Amino acid sequence: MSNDEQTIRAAAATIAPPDEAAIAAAAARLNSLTKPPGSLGRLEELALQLAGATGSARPVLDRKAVVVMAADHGVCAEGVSAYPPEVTAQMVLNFLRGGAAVNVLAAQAGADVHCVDIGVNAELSHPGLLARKVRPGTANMTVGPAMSRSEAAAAVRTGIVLAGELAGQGYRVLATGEMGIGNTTASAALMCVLAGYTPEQSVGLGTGIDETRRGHKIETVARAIACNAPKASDALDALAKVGGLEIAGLAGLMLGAAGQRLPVVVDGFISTAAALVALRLAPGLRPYLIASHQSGEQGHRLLLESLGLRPPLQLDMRLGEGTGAVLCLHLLEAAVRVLDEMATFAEAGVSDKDELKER
Ligand SMILES: O=C(O)c1ccc[n+]([C@@H]2O[C@H](COP(=O)([O-])O)[C@@H](O)[C@H]2O)c1
Ligand SMILES: Cc1cc2nc[nH]c2cc1C
Repeated sequence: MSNDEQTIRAAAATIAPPDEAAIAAAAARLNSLTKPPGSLGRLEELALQLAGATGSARPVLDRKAVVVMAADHGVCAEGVSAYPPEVTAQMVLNFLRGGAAVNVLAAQAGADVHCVDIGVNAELSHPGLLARKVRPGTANMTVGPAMSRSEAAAAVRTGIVLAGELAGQGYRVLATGEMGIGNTTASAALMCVLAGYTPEQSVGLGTGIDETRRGHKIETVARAIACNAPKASDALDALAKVGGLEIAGLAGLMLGAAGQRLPVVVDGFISTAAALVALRLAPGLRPYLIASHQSGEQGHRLLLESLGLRPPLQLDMRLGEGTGAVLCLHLLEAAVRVLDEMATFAEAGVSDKDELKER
């Protein structure tokens, strides 16, 4: 086994189970606050999950970041996207200049944007760019593997290392984002191989192709799988053969974050495909993953369902970049503020329901 694969194994083994004592203390506090038990619904569930992940009954999410991993896809040669592949590099520069949707929404949510070149097919240079290119784009997966197993492992490791760096910088929660023309094709292929769905169920309109082109995209995914015979039981094999560099990097980021007790907010279809890979590499990751929104990409609903993830938001968004994940950060902030700032029945002099029974 390569060094990178050993690093992945070690990262998976480092992930601690959720802190049950912190969850119990947070639950007791939630039940002492001036509201009927459970009446804040999913916000209470998020508060408990954050307590378990962070190991604190009063989690603090003062520093937030969204990591946008960017990479290109050789499968674009098959005509599977509405946009040309050059848009990947062009959007990276847009992220770095602060002009993209994720920049606006992250600023509103108080999150920093970190943009990573993990496999863009252009030489990019910008002081803000995290230059971590594993290779310039994947190969066309309809004629051979998208990348080698060692490149896939290196990309996962890149995400693990980055999570460690961000934890060291004091971030308390990470959101996932990605940019990669063609990456809904790779994500759909991974969904077929690892979650057992058909190309018809997994393929959507991506950036906005029409139904005719979707038919071609379905057939492209089927051909990629037939050509490479990726192993359903080996997530790294599937990732190498029909995945993508940004998907691999995000899978690693999730493993690395969980190893540092950082909760990870998962964005849309592509980020959830990365979560699928990451969960196969490390099932213990689950308590650290928070799904943010159900994207408009057609396969996302089934993929979320198969992973048992229930996102709180459904806004018909299908942009990617981490836009849904950073919107969800507002809900996480709301959940921790409820835990921290609400008055208890005793403090506020409000009668609890048991007092009625005693009368
Ligand atoms: O996040 C999603 O659910 C989502 C759904 C559709 C498209 N995208 C974004 O659009 C790009 C991929 O679309 P496509 O059509 O080129 O495969 C990529 O940059 C993604 O960030 C993202
Ligand atoms: C313009 C544009 C912005 C994006 N952001 C994420 N994916 C994208 C795809 C396109 C085409």
